[in-house]
Amino acid sequence: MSSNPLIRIAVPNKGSLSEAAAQMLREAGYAQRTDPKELVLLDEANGVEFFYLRPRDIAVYVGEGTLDVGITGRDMLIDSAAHADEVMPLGFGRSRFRFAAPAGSQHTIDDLHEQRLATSYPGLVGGYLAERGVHPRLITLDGAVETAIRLGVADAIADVVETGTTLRQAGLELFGEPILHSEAVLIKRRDTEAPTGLEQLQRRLNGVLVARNYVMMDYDVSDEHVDLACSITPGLESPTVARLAKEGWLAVRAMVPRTEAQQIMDDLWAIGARAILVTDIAACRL
Ligand SMILES: Nc1ncnc2c1ncn2[C@@H]1O[C@H](COP(=O)(O)OP(=O)(O)OP(=O)(O)O)[C@@H](O)[C@H]1O
Ligand SMILES: O=P(O)(O)OC[C@H]1O[C@H](OP(=O)(O)OP(=O)(O)O)[C@H](O)[C@@H]1O
Ligand SMILES: [Mg+2]
Repeated sequence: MSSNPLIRIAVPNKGSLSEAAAQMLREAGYAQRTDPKELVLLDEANGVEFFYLRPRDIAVYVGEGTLDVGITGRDMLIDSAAHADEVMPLGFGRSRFRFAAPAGSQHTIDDLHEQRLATSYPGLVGGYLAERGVHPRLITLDGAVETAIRLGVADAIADVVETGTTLRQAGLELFGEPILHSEAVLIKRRDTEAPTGLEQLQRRLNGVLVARNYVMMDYDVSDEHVDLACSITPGLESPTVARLAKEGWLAVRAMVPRTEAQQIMDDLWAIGARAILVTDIAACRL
């Protein structure tokens, strides 16, 4: 038996977040189940036990203190009203939570008063509208909410929107402001001390996020232009600058956002930097 208690982590067993959550945990060095029917997996080497649960139930287990932390959607966390808080966003499962109604119906949020509004997230949607003094008749459905209007069960809906394809196919259009921008989040119980091992888990997950979002850039630049070059690549803390054997030239190394790497290379080239190389970061602790 290890002397430290295991940290017990809830992971989505199905749905949109399931594979991406397992992938992120694998990249963070944890063992993950190989059989999608496995319910529990002990990773003794890392002091962790994973419980594979419905994403909607995860905030409940964590809020009750049965499990230490969990991965779920921000929308599901809020909808559950569980006694749990977001620890860190995880950068996947991004969606918007939106109202929609038949195309051309020119709905507004105020129209929802006493109308039938179908959703799988009555806590989230009811709370949002109540704060604005709007009280619809909420019709709670398990899924495929977009079909509720066509089938005559609802006048409008509120649901997860990613690409908008499902809405378009159902002949619906968005109205009102987004209720929420959601993504997968790590959660823990509210008002309790951080469980043993949470800090290490967070450092590992953060390492994965940084490795995904940043690349390492190396280049050579003349003494004369190094200050300008460093202002283009300030790095997270500060770039590393080393002397080259060639007189008057320096080598610079800095992390840059992956999505900006091509533009930054063009900008560096334009001020005379050469031998500009980009490499992936496999893992990191910052
Ligand atoms: N198309 C999507 N794109 C991004 N995130 C999504 C999408 N659909 C759902 N999600 C997010 O995934 C989380 C879990 O929802 P999901 O739909 O996977 O659960 P579910 O409805 O219980 O499962 P299933 O749809 O497989 O029955 C929510 O936080 C939701 O915002
Ligand atoms: O904007 P889109 O890219 O079309 O994605 C949004 C759709 O994805 C989810 O459905 P899911 O497959 O989870 O089915 P469900 O509604 O039955 O949960 C969500 O509930 C929307 O219906
Ligand atoms: Mg779903």
